[in-house]
Amino acid sequence: MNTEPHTDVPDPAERPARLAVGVVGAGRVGAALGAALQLAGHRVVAASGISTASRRRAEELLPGVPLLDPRDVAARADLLLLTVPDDALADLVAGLTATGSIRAGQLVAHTSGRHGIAVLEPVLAAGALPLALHPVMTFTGTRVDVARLAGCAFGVTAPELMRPVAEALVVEMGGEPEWIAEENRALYHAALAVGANHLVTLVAQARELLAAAGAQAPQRMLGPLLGAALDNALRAGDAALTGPVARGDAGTVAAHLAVLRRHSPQALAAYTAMARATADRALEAGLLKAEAAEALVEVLGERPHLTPPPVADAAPVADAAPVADAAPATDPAAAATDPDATGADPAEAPRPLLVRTRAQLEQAVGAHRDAGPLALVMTMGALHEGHATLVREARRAAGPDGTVVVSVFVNPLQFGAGEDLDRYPRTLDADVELAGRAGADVVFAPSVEEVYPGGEPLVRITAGPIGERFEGASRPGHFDGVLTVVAKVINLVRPDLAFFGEKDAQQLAAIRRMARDLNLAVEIRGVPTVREPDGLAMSSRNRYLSAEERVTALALSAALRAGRDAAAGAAPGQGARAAVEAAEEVLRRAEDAEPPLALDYLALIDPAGFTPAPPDHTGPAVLAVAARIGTTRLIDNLPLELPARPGGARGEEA
Ligand SMILES: Nc1ncnc2c1ncn2[C@@H]1O[C@H](COP(=O)(O)OP(=O)(O)OP(=O)(O)O)[C@@H](O)[C@H]1O
Ligand SMILES: CC(C)(CO)[C@@H](O)C(=O)[O-]
Ligand code: BAL
Repeated sequence: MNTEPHTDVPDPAERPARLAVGVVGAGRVGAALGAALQLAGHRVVAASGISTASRRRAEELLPGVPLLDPRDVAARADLLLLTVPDDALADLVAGLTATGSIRAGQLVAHTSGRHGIAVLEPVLAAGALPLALHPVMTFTGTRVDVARLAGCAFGVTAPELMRPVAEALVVEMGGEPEWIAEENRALYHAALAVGANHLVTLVAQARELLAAAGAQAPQRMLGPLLGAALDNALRAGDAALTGPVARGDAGTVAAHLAVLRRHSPQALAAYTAMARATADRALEAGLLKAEAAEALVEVLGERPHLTPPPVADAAPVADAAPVADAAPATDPAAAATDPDATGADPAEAPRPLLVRTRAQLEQAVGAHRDAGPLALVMTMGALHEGHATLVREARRAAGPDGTVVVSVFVNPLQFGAGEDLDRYPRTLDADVELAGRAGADVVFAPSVEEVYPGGEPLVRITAGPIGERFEGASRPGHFDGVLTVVAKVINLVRPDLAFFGEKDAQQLAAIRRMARDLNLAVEIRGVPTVREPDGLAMSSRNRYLSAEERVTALALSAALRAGRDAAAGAAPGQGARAAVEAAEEVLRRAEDAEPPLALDYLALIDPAGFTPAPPDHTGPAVLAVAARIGTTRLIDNLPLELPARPGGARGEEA
């Protein structure tokens, strides 16, 4: 490097108009520019600076220059350099002009990047001549800085008449003037921050991640690579881009996100933002095909996850939290956002990783298998607060080191002919958002072809007698389809824990039996039914209901509540019969309502084998109902404890 700058500068004595220079703020920039002006033949007559570091710098770069109060520096200077931090500049200018330290004809230059000359308005009013001279360089506070000014660009803003003077001063310091219009100053400065300051952070993150990966000499690895990348980028622009984003390698990007999520949430945010920007540019530059870009967008998500959750009209309630029949509306936003209540912090929740294939799933989950528990929540999408509760339970159980996978798959195998497979709501974007807020790390949303390559499976799991009663009688083959897909997804994710809702009580019973009978290495956990405050069990199918149908649908939960209350007040051993009769009474009325309810079944069930409970049944029971309102089929149930003596019902709410 050339450490002897300005050797072509003529002897100062031969040049006219040498200036007395004062430097206010002998920081790194002030000391370097003062020294450069001195080399150009000007005289630095005074400087100000009170910290030990600025005194040391002044001694090294401006030897013999007296350190004075800023007003005295101004008084001695023809050219006053203001080299203080951006935010201190306006106050300094106001102070100097208010004390009469600025005089007509004096040159007053600042070195801020962000500001043009508007900030020097009081100086202009005092008759002085404002200049903005910003060296596009990073300074160390040593002699090296002076050498670096040779060939360094300066962002220059000045009144048009002063432009030749400003540019001449820059040239004398060895720099190259670049004219920046007053209104573009902030943009100019933002551009430099993006390029230089963010680069420092990116390099620091790269070093830390390499060290975490076990590299012994991260700097040595990065030096040649980053040097070549910088060189290529400056010469070729976007065409210099290489790496997985440019190749559209979504699987690799997904794997990167997964490890960063674990190792460095800070680097994850930066990586995601930069990868999105990189994908956009690669697409625009024609380096990336549209389909590949789409796969990347799915993996990266379109935007960060910072919006608050949608607020339901009224607060949901869970069966496990008994409430009065007309549930008081608690604050739904608080219920949905309280981190203690949810086990996840929605405001900070990063968008979960969306994976579409088995290979992507394995890449996303594989690395974390040993880090902590792996918890699975299976859904058919169109997620609501009931699903969110399952995900929160999964997050709580998995803990901060564990991983929560939510599957979203509308499984054709469990729909009968004439059922609602085609119109089942599909809302993947919103599902990914909701799953993320509830604490999911990964959302697995495979296509039908991905789950059933080559068509429906020849070999399936059969639910046995459990699959033939109640729901199974109304929907033949339904539980075989459910168990087959549940087994498949459990085999793909290989979770330690899997969460299912008690709302689908027969499904939960069948899955528990499958896990037990087939020795699946997974713990099945049930989660109580989450309800609207008026008692309606939350269900994706509720969105099919018109306002009138929804009123009729309330009969399901009302009937269950009536059954529970009747059981609680019945004579010993009479609870089962009383529960069924009371529930039937409510349902009969709903059959006469407009629109009417069409009852499919009402049953009291012995949960041990999910068999019909006899009329004198005591102990645990499930009161279950299924009915059609219009074209919508809904199910609901309430767990009961039928005591041998009155007054001991479990008190769950419907
Ligand atoms: N209100 C709820 N409370 C608790 N868990 C629920 C609730 N609704 C659904 N779940 C559970 O969420 C999981 C996924 O269910 P699914 O995606 O079928 O939702 P759903 O709302 O039950 O839809 P559908 O209307 O099709 O029955 C299941 O384990 C289910 O029992
Ligand atoms: C368990 C399940 C996701 C299997 O498709 C489904 O039956 C459901 O959503 O309850
Ligand atoms: N919620 C159970 C899945 C189904 O109804 O198909």
